[in-house]
Amino acid sequence: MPVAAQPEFPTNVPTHPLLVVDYELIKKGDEKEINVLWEAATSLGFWYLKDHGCDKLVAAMFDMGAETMELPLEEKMKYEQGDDGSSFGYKFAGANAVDASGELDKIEFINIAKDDALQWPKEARRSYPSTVNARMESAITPFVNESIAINDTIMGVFNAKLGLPEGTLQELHSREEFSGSEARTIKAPKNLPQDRMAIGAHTDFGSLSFLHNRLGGLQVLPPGVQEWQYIKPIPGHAICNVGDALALFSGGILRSNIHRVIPPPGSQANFERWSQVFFTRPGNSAILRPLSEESALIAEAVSKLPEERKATLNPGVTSYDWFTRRIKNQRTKNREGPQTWMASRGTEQGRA
Ligand SMILES: O=C(O)CCC(=O)C(=O)O
Ligand SMILES: [Fe+2]
Repeated sequence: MPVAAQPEFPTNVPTHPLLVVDYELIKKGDEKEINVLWEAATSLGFWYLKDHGCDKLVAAMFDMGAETMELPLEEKMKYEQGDDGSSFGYKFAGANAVDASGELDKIEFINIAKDDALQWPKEARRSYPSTVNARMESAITPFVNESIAINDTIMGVFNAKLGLPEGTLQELHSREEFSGSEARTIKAPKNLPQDRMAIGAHTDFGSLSFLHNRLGGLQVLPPGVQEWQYIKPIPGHAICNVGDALALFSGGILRSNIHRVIPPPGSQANFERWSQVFFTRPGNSAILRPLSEESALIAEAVSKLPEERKATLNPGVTSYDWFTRRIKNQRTKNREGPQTWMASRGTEQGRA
């Protein structure tokens, strides 16, 4: 994507600092760095990841995204997600609600299934626009492979810290089993009204999100805080966060924090906002429940939870059913009232 010079992130907006984790050190098993990652994942559930080595691939993904979004709407709509709760494919701006009142979202995105990227040129889950197919081999499959490797390494750290038998989390997120794991390229138009949400407040549906953005707009509501705070994009630093599935598996030890996207702050608002994400989600058949039988640490954490929280963290449904429910009930087409929005919620606990 030809990146025009973009204004700096302003200094006069409420910003939440994140811990910085060096991926090279994590890969080497550096204990100090592992402890920084653990601290971040169990407190806010968000951290910066540097030295991840994916910058070129991310740039190629943005090129793919720009080419895709330039296609006529009619062409993109041939590959739309649909209203049945499947995530893969194109989503038009306004397909989802951003809150209980049914206000429409402002972004379009293209989601590419991990299963399609890994099995290309075979069509594993669905078909995509020509601009996606053209970049599958050069950009998408390599980006998906690198993202899987990074999230798998992080998952290994969590597995050990949670006292789980070796490979437990990795097995729940295997490369081979079909899952909701996907690459997503997001475009938010420039000059959106400042009081509008681009993406409503949510917790991520899956286990780990590996996010790359350039402009501000992403905000978190940290525990115990009432004011939304920006996460400042830092060049070369990915923003990583824990999603609901890992919060559930870990009995709440790992935190899935709510976040949202609003128009970029200050003069950044005059620019299109692009983000690139890889979402690692459990295999479709994985049952979402705390792994108490596999880890004394998780069992102990669960035993200390209030009953209501215990129930939230143990939906006992498959990963497939969890995603389908959340995606389906976000869609404005399926909306019957505020209850539809409530039915799309995860572990937000009434904060959104
Ligand atoms: O665009 C961003 O910065 C965040 C996107 C996000 O939260 C999501 O797609 O789940
Ligand atoms: Fe998110």
